[in-house]
Amino acid sequence: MSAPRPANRLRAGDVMGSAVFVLRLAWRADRGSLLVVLGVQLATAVGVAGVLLLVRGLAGDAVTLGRGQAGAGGGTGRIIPVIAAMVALRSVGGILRAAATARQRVLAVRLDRHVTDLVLGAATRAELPHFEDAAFHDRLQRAVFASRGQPVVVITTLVAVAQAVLTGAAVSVAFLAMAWWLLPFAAVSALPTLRAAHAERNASYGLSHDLAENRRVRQYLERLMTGRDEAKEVRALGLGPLLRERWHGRYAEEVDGTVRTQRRHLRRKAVARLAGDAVVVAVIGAVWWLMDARLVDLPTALAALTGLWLLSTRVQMVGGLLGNVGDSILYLKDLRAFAGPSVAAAPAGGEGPAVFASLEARGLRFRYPGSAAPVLNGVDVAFRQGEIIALVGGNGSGKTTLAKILAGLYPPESGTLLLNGAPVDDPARLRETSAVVFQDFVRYRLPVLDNIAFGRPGQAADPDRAAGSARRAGADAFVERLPRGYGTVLSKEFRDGEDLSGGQWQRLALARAFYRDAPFVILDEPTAALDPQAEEELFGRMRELFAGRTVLLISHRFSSVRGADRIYVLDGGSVVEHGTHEQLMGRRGRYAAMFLTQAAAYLDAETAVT
Ligand SMILES: Nc1ncnc2c1ncn2[C@@H]1O[C@H](COP(=O)(O)OP(=O)(O)OP(=O)(O)O)[C@@H](O)[C@H]1O
Repeated sequence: MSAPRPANRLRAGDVMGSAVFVLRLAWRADRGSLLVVLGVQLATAVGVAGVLLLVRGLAGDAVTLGRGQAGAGGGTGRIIPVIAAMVALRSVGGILRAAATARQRVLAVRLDRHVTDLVLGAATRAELPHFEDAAFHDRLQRAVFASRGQPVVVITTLVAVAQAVLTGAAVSVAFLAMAWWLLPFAAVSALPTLRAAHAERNASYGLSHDLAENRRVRQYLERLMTGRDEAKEVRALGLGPLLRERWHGRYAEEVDGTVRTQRRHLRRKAVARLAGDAVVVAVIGAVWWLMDARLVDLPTALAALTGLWLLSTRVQMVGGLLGNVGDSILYLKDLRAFAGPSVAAAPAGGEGPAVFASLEARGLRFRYPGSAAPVLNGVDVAFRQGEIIALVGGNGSGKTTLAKILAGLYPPESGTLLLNGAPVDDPARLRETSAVVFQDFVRYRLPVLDNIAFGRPGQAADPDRAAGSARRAGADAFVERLPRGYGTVLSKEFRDGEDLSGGQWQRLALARAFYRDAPFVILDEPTAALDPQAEEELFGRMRELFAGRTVLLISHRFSSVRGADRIYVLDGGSVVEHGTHEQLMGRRGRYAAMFLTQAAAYLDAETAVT
């Protein structure tokens, strides 16, 4: 039984597959330019073969002239039109190549846009569980890198290879007419170069594959050192030098690997070059001998050697080009995998409030991809329209995880989710039904209006509706004080940008949830950054603010959850108690213990003040 091929080696089909893939991309991006560019390569190849035949004719005439056999209509009489034809071919070839270069640049820009769009499309469609997988991040990073110029590198290489191959083929055809017996020698002289190119491609591929995670770590370290959000803590801790040192360590691995591989490439290329050239020298010797033996005439020998020269330079060129595309092929492989069917589509959702009468989870079990232990072990919860339900529990008990499953972001490992009494077969239905304010919500460095209207991405932003949502979230006052109101960009990194306080950002996240206007609202620590007054106001008005909607409130502040219709207490991934505040206090269990601990801390503080 043969050993499986290591993951960091290219398969024979990868090169062809990537070539076909890039050609398909280029065809979709700009077929007109592609046809012009390839057409010019074909014309150039035919032109080179034509020149070769003309060289042979010219050499024949020169020999005839040299022997003083020129008649009135031969000799110089034929040389001039032949030279004129060669000059004309050269001029036309030059103009065509200039046209091809211009179209190739346009093709490069269009191809870039097309491929980047492909990657962004696949990345935004990827389901959340993909983001838990280190291999996915490697592929994503390489696909992002691939989208930045790699297809252009490959298409440029392909065009150059096409030109070299077509020229080689055209010269070979011309050869057939003149000195067919040289073709096998030309082919043999190509072998060492092509073998060296194959080895180089594999080595570059292997290196890029092995360094993928290293590069991601390095990029993360770069973000820590250059990011605005990280800047304050990195400075407060004086972390800069340590981070740079680690970055240097990571880079050293890449530099060492590159030096090692390039040394090996150089050795292989030198040997291949010497071997190929030795064959060419042997052929020249053989042709000389054949000429000496009068088996071949001088014009044919000259044209044949010119052709052999042309062929061998083309072969060297193809070898060099193919050797250099190892990395690009790796990236394109990932691009293909990334844009392929392995990334399931995640509909945007949020197109409008769906009907919501109830949501129930029965026997829910869940473990994060790649984790050994389950986070949720048979959770049963139920929500009915208009209820405010609280979820409490210690750190790591599984509250946020449960919220993410109820919001349709992760499929449960087992158990049943029932929406309006019917099993949920597509998590997208849950996403359409819910609005979530995460603990670590996103601060979009975009205008205020976008920060709110992103709640409903399927529709044009509605300023009145955004203002209404801001009012309900208590964000209207500070937004109106901003220099450009709802048009203010929320980042100092952009011109005329402003920044907000943590609590103000949190109110915008709440405004986004109001704007979404979904029937099931999940609030994960929605007041962590709010001042006590704002918190009190939000909880005091919760029923009014979310009238008719179902709210799942996750909070560590027991004063805010006591008014909920039902409270679930999560411990170690299981619901250990549930009921109203009064029922749970009466039970004197886990909830009562946590409530009393927190209340005692407040009472102690009160006593200390009085
Ligand atoms: N993306 C993840 N991959 C693997 N494990 C995770 C992931 N996110 C959370 N966990 C683990 O799942 C468990 C539950 O996490 P979860 O965030 O649901 O807890 P929580 O109850 O919301 O905690 P907290 O009160 O601290 O916010 C924790 O042990 C955590 O380590």
